[in-house]
Amino acid sequence: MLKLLQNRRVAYMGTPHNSASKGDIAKTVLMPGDPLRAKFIAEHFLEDAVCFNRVRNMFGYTGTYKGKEVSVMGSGMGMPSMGIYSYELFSEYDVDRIIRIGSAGGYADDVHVRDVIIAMAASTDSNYASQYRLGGTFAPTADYGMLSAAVEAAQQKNIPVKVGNVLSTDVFYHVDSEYATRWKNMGVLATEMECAALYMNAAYFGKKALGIFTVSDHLFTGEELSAEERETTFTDMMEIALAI
Ligand SMILES: O=P(O)(O)O[C@H]1O[C@H](CO)[C@@H](O)[C@H]1O
Ligand SMILES: O=c1cc[nH]c(=O)[nH]1
Repeated sequence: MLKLLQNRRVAYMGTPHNSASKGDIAKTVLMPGDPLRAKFIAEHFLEDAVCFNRVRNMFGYTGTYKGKEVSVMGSGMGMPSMGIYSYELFSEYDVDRIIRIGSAGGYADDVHVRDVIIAMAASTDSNYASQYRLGGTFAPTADYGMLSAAVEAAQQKNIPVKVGNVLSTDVFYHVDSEYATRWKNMGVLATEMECAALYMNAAYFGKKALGIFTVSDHLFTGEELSAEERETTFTDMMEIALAI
């Protein structure tokens, strides 16, 4: 049974977007874009899950998985939303690792719906990196230790995965019909909308992050999963994320 944290005597009052108190959130947080997927994971994969946030319905829960404390919280859609929530988790809640678990649209010819992709890097058309005033192009990358642990966990579970570059885009409905083709031609496996901001926040704070994706549709072949399947059928990806 999920319980809302209430009447806790704490000094720390949370952020404008997260009502959790320090200590309510585990060192490792799984972040799907959809807060209802966070609820689904808490209800189906975690033990003794407690809800720590309902602000804006961006549900967050802390429970245990095989005896280890883990949290799961929605990030919302797009880099500004992921930017806010992951920034606060790293800076205000002492979170060390965030694993984004999301859906992605396939680009590559050998990618199909339900495939699992691990993002070694997240290319982006977002302006998010400009805040760092680097004077160059920052390459948002996964934490190597988490990446290799995810690949190992997938091998042990006999789950095939593809590891490579994804595109984190600001635009879901591109009006430029050649947009996806240009990224595909650069070897990008799939597209999603948050991973680059997560990798940049992790880099900025010296923390760790990884993006794992289930392909929900394919931009070139037209294959796709229903909205309900997108919410509930990502077991392989979750098992890899929970294993690391
Ligand atoms: O399934 P999630 O994690 O929300 O991820 C993908 O789905 C949303 C678009 O439909 C974007 O958030 C994109 O990144
Ligand atoms: O961001 C996303 C997610 C799934 N499918 C897409 O085409 N884009």
